Amino acid sequence: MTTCVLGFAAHSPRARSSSPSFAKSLSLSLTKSTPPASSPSPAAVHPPPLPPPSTATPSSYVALLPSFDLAPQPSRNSAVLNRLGFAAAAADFVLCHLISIIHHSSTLKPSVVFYAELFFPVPLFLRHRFSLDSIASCSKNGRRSAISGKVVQHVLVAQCCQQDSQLSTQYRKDCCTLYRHNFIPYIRRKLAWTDISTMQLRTFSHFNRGIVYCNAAAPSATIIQPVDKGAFLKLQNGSDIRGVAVDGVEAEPVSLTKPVTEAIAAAFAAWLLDRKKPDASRRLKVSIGHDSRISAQKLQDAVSRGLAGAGVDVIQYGYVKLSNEFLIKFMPDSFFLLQTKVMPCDPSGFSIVLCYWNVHTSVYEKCKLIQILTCRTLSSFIPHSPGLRVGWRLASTPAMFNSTLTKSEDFLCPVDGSIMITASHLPYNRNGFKFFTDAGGLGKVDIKDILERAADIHKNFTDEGLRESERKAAQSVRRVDYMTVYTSDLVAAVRKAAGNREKPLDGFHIVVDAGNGAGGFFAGKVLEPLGAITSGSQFLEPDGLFPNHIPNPEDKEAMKAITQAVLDNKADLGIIFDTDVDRSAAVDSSGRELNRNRLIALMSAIVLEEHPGTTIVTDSVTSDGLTTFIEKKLGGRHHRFKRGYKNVIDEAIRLNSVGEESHLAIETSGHGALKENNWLDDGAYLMVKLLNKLASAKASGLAGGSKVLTDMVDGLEEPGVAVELRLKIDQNHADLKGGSFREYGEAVLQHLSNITDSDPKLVKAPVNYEGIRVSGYGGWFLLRLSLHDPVLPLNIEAPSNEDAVKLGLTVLSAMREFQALDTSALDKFVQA
Ligand SMILES: O=P(O)(O)OC[C@H]1O[C@H](O)[C@H](O)[C@@H](O)[C@@H]1O
Repeated sequence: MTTCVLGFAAHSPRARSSSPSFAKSLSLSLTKSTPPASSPSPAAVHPPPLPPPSTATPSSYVALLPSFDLAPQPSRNSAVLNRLGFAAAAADFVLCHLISIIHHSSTLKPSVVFYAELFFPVPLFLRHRFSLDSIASCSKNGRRSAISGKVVQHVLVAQCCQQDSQLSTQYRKDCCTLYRHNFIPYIRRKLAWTDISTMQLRTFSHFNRGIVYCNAAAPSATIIQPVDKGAFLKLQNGSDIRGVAVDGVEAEPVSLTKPVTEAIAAAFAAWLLDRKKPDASRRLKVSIGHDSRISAQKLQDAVSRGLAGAGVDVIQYGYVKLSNEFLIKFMPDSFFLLQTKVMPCDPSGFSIVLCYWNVHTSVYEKCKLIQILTCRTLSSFIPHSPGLRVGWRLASTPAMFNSTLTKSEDFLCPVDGSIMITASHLPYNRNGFKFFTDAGGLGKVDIKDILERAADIHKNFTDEGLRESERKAAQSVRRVDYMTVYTSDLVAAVRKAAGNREKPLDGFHIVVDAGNGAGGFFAGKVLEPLGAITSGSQFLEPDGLFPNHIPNPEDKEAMKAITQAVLDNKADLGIIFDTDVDRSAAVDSSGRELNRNRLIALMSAIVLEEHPGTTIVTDSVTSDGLTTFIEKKLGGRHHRFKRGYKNVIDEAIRLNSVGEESHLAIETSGHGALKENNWLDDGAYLMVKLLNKLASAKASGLAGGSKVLTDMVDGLEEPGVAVELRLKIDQNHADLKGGSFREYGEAVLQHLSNITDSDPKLVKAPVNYEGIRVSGYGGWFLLRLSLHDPVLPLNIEAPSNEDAVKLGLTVLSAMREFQALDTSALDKFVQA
């Protein structure tokens, strides 16, 4: 019988001397040895001396394993819990690696015994001995106090993969599809659990390089906690679903757990089956894509199970692809087996494990793991080797909608429904879903229906049912590189607009900032094929911790970053996307930001050239100057509607249906949709329209650069001051008197309305669809209820600060008696 002894211990002098602080380094050694005669009792056994790490690793194991400093979560008050949690988390870490080796071995049998010893420079010693079989039964009996649920999970994975490899020499990728998240993602030297385990990461921003904080959370991954309907309904965010998917942020417990996600996906399948009513001969197909969030893979797996369990075919667009050069470089001896042995894991973009074995020698001895941290780490790992590419197949929100319209059997399109896993620009711990059919994005009513169904489905989940869904997903999930279709459509659109020239952007230097979201494709897959130079583009690599700036074209820091990139590179144009590429903005060659009202003005100018007199539908916070620009300069009609991309798109569609022609629905947030593009809410397509303009200007001999775009917004009046202040309503405040924050917010708005009515210097907007919009002092303000949050956003625009303060004081005077409203931001503004 083969036995592996895993040992790890503090080996840095600092760690030894500061044992009470618990700081220590972790290293892994693998040795083959004979198991002890009997299972030792943790309390009674003293740790035997470990061989030094260098001699402990036999040459037969080629493993590039990282070394991390680990420390327990300092804020936990229970020291014992802390230590146990720490040890169990470390056990996870070690066993995860061991098992990833073992499950690619065809020589080990399920009866193999793993023997793990965990030593710490404190009076704590854990020693575990387990076999694949015993762990499985241990799990069934619920006796898991000493080993974490995650370890059990890993072992079951190993068992499953071994059984599979015994059945066939061909490695069946699907078998592991469901378990890819079991590999720990490394984020530079940060170790992140994307799952609920014994390990919990604390706020990432508190990370010191190489330090992981962990504690002892209950292993809840396999337990279905009851979730009431109210909790499901709280996940609704307008026409999206949003929740917390990663643990570790104070007061933000995980709401998008795996079972909740699975239930939501099953509910979408049920909703779709009701709508489409396929006959017995046809199964519905649903595509799933995701952006760079660290929880993407966990949710994609759960969504796949939910859909497959409900009898729907699942097509995943998110995965990792390695170039052939890469494979050849790292697996020279066994290239024959490479294509089937490569196992991309964690396509959220942080780690890849490549495994191979040499067919000419003993399989186990040639097993090799390569941990690749990020694209950036990869490039420093193998410098100057452009062929050694790791491609993350991420999806964008518009591409997901597009997959319901594309007609291509090769790409299994059109699909009947589509799900994008994203939480746009929100912090790293959030995630969510957007749903599409060929009729567009689902609306609020549908989302509510889906969440209600999900609550019922979740209530009736059984272990047996969940296992069945897992089995079905393993059998039915297929993968397609759909972004290829989507990006070639964008390229074709620009070529067509430029008279079918192959490289209409030849000579243009355009930099892209994807904010480490999913938009990195735009540089290499859209701009470069069109002939543009994209050097100086930044943050194209997926990184769900968004370490550089928030991927949001409305964010000041983000706009500063792309502006700087344009200026540093003397580029003609800068383009910036949000995480899931449904929003965008640009920067001209002089560093002038083309976002918010300016982007709307620019898009209106382009669309009105093509469709004179058409109506431009915008959100409610657009400026008065924009109306003048659209109506007086461009000869169009400005229909200022409500905030919310879905609201503006639906309104434009409605206008067309009642005979008023509209070709553009656009928000200051950077969301925008054109009639010619099936009303697809698509940040990338907005940028395509700008590219068309550049290309055609060049073709007609006009001077290069982005001047043609800058000139188009010439004449747009801009206010001296433009601010948005977001005033929170404390939902638990007694002043709400049991009512909802919405009712409270409405009362504030009503009071403000009364006050402005009695002020002769102020004029209420005669046509207004949301909140209270008032003109005065040469400017205007709009106070409204947020679409989603207990917040009253206040927008003020005025020629000077003094005028803006006068408007602010008016609003403040109406708020005095509303004690649940936090007016501090406004107080500060009027005092400044
Ligand atoms: O109402 P607010 O809180 O300002 O949020 C409004 C925004 O919500 C979401 O982010 C939508 O995707 C946007 O289309 C909308 O503009």
